[in-house]
Amino acid sequence: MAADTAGAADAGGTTPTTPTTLEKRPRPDLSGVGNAPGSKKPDPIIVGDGITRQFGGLKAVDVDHIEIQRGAITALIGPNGAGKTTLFNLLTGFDVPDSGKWSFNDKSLERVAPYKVARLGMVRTFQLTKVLAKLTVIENMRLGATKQRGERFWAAPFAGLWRGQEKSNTERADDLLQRFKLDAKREDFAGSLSGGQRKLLEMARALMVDPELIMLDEPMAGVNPALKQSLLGHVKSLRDEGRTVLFVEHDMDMVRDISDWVIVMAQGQIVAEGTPDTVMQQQAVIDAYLGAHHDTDLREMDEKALEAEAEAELDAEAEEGKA
Ligand SMILES: Nc1ncnc2c1ncn2[C@@H]1O[C@H](COP(=O)(O)OP(=O)(O)OP(=O)(O)O)[C@@H](O)[C@H]1O
Repeated sequence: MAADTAGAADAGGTTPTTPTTLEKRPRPDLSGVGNAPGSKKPDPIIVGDGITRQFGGLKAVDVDHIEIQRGAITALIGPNGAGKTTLFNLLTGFDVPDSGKWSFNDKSLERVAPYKVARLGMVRTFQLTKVLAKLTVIENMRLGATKQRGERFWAAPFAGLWRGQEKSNTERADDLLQRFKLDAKREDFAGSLSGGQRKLLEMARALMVDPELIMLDEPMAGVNPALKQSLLGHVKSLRDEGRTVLFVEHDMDMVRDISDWVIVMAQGQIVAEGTPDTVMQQQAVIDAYLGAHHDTDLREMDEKALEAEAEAELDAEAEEGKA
C-alpha cells in the first residue's frame, strides 16, 4: 500500500515529459542482421543478457541474449505459454527476474521500478481492467500521465488523485484523443468503447508520457476487422515519428504487415529471429508452433501442412490402387 500512497502523492502535477530524443529517421535496414536467436542489431535500444524467470518448476523465461533495434517495429511471437508476456513484465519492471541484466539506452534497468522505467521513456500498454472501465476516457488519459505505477496503482482510490494535475496534461490528453479519433468519446465510460476503441485508448494513454519505446500487448486482440487497418496505421505512425515499437501479437496478418523484425519465443527461449518474410519458414519456428498448443493464425503454414497431408493421402491411395 505504501507504494500506492507514494504514487498518489506524486500523481498530482506530474508533467508527461521524457528526455525525448525522438526524431524522424529512415526505416532501419535490418537486411544484414543474422537469423540466429539473440542476433546483434545495428543500433539496439534494449540489450538483455541471461534473463530468467522461474515459476515453481517451470522456467517461463530463459533468454540468453536479446537486442531490440531502435526505431523499428519488432514483433514478439510464439505459441501460448512461450513466455512473451512474462518477458514484457520483466523488461518493464512489473516482475523481477531470477537472474539477468538488461539496459535501455545503455542504462541498466535492473531493479528499476515501472514508473521510473516509464520516466526513462519505455512504457507498455495495459488491457482495460474493470477498474479503468469505470472511468471516463479522459480520466484514463490523465492516469496515463502518472508514469505507470502499475496495476496496484490503478486499484488505488482514485478520487482526487489528479485534482492538482497540470493543464498541460489535459491539453496533451485532448491532442492525443483527437489524433486517435476518440475526442467524441471524451466523457464516455471507457467500458462502453468497442474492442478497437479500447486498443486505441490503451495506446493513447501510453503516449501520455511521450515514450521513446512503446510496448503493445496484443494490440489486435478483440478488434473488429474493419478497424484493423486504422489501428495498423496508428502503430506505423508511432514508428514514423521516431518511436521504437515492440509488440506481442497472435494475429499473423498484423505481424506480416507492419513488423520490421520478428523475434520468436518458445518455452521461455528465443528460438528464431528474422524479417517477417523469412522467419516463418525457419524450421525452429515451425517446430515451436507445431509442437505446442496454439491459437495462432498460421494460415500459410497450416495450408502447406494440409496440402502435404492431402498429397501423401492421394499418393497412398494411388499406391493401394496399383496393388
Ligand atoms: N504468475 C505466474 N505464476 C505461475 N506461472 C506463471 C505465471 N505467469 C506466467 N506463468 C506461466 O509461465 C509461462 C509463460 O507464460 P506467459 O504468459 O509469459 O506466456 P505467453 O507467451 O505470454 O502466452 P500467451 O500467448 O498465451 O499469452 C506459462 O506456462 C504460464 O502458465
